[in-house]
Amino acid sequence: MIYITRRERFCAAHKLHREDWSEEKNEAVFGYCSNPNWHGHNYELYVTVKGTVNPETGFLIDLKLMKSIINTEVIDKMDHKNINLDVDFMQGKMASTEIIAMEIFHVLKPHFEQENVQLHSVKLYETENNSVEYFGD
Ligand SMILES: Nc1nc2c(c(=O)[nH]1)N=C([C@H](O)[C@H](O)COP(=O)(O)OP(=O)(O)OP(=O)(O)O)CN2
Repeated sequence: MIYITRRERFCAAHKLHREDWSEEKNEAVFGYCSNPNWHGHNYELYVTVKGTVNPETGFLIDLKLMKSIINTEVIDKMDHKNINLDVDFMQGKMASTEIIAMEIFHVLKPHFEQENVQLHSVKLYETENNSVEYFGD
């Protein structure tokens, strides 16, 4: 088993906010991350797949194909977008780093399975100090 990782980046706006809570409660729980007029991050996404190396190509998967899958399914939908409002797979979900990483994993998983590799993990940096990693379980 070998693992290969592709990094992509996207810039997006969001807020941490529950409609069913008062502004006061949102502010108390989420602080400035609940700013009603949104705020943005430069996200960094690390996608890792695993499998065995094709002896003819020496590839686990062509990194150009990895790039294309991640860009089509995730980056094109998120870059310079509002995560709460614009991103189809985030509709009705909290735009926390945890939930975003989990949803990205679920979006990407079948596309890599189609290429006969297994999605191992999605690691998402929201800031240079804060990141989450999801392994699908
Ligand atoms: N469990 C989570 N907690 C928080 C999340 C999250 O997604 N999951 N998100 C936020 C904010 O959106 C944001 O990430 C916090 O930014 P900030 O604290 O300013 O992060 P920095 O790394 O820029 O700040 P430093 O203080 O310099 O470390 C809050 N909580």
